[in-house]
Amino acid sequence: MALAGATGTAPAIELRGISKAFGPVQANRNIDLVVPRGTIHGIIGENGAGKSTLMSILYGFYRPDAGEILIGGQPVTISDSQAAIRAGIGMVFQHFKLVPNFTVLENIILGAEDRGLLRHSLSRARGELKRLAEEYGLQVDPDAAVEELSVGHQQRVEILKALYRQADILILDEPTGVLTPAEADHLFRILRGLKDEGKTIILITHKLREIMEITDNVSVMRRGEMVASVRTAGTNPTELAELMVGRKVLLRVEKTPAQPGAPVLEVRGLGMVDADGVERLRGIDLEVRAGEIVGIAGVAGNGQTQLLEILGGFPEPGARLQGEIRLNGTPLPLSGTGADGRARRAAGIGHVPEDRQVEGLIMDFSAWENSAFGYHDAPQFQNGLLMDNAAIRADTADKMQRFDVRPPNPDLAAKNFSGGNQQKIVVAREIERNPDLLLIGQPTRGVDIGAIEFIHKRIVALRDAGKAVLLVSVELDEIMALSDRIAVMFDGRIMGERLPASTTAGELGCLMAGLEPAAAPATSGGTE
Ligand SMILES: Nc1ncnc2c1ncn2[C@@H]1O[C@H](COP(=O)(O)OP(=O)(O)OP(=O)(O)O)[C@@H](O)[C@H]1O
Repeated sequence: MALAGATGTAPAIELRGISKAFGPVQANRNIDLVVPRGTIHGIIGENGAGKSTLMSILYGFYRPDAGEILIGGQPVTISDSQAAIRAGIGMVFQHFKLVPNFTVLENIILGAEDRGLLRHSLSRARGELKRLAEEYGLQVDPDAAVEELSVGHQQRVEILKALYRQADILILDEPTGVLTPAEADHLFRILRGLKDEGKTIILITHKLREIMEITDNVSVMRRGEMVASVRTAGTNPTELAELMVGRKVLLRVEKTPAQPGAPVLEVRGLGMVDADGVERLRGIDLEVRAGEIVGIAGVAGNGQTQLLEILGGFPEPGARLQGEIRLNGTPLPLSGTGADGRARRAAGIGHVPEDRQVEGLIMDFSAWENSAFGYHDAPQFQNGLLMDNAAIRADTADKMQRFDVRPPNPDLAAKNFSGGNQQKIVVAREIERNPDLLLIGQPTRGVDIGAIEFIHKRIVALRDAGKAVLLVSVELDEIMALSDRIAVMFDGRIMGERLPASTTAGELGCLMAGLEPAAAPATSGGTE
């Protein structure tokens, strides 16, 4: 089947026979890819399939072991990112590469000025930035410090930075993972606008909904190979999921009704003021019972992060706390030190933090070392007074097998696993301890469909074993699918609680925006 896009013109990008190995891992194997000009091209694949490696080759981060790159029909050698920029390629990374305390304008011209890419004086650069921002709906304040911007606005700065360098091809690596639904909608409008201007866009995502909504063509990678490239209009999510994983995948969570028992977690009047004097949590009352999954819905930044951190025993330094937390009826201290975190793990709280790279893993340490964090003093890991490294390694290898972490090598440093596989290492560590209460933040961020299915099943199995689960996710679909009860947070408060069967995404969306449903427009299908 021919791909969607202009015929008769050279493709914007053509890759021929690209291969790349990291030691024994063949990350890309003989990859061919054609991206027609003026199209949005999705790239999907399981964690570790080789998507980021392929894009890093295109952006000059890695040199391929073999293969050819053609841009606009011309063979090019992309030896570094400057060469990529000269070839008209811009990249927006999962983890932004901006200088936080520089302004937007400074970030945009940074690095362009000394390579002949600064096309204007500073004042004209400002004018150019304004023009680009207006043309593509990328409004940001040029004089704002980047660290003060929301994540969505920081992403706009990254896109503007690429456009300022006259990128014709824009690669976005999981751009919506960090965005609210409204920000994601806005991003898609921007991408459509860029396409209408003739730009070519490559979008790496795990979300098939996004693929179906915005792409013209989609290519599927599996275990380092390109297994299919199809027109989006000629496929569907089920077929794509099967192509990715090589087997049938359930695109929904199967679970029986909850049988809640005694309260495991009781939170009363929890308040928190951060070191800058900003009130982050206001009088939170919350209960999670044995055999129940309570989901916290909310737009990122409304206190969910602080709530999880406090419950896990790791509040921000300098935070002032008040209120009461009980685990199985026993009050927990609110002092907030690392020691509290360890004590809470010992008392039966498992914690998958929202940001795995900052809080969940030490990136330079091996998988087996990471796998023991917080639990190294468990009896099965002790050999007399020493840690039994061989036992930890063997335990890690076993978990890696069962959670399908790829590659299943306990000695590999955490930083050398793909994002989704890093997440599986953290989730395996916490779930496998069989905690009474599992705190789990953004469990499937950056995780592929097969692994989402697996992680969701494990969360439900923990619940069915009579454990309590507190789930925080910005993915409303995930909250709706997994939760037995949903609490919505806005501005540090719980706006209300709902049962998934008797609410709608519309009603939850209103609560997430701080609107009382009574004041909100009626939602179709609402039964209350
Ligand atoms: N610098 C590196 N050193 C060693 N191995 C690496 C390195 N970078 C990537 N790999 C390995 O190459 C394979 C492909 O990784 P890549 O990051 O390209 O996958 P991905 O498809 O982008 O995954 P994800 O969806 O999880 O981001 C993985 O097995 C990964 O562990």
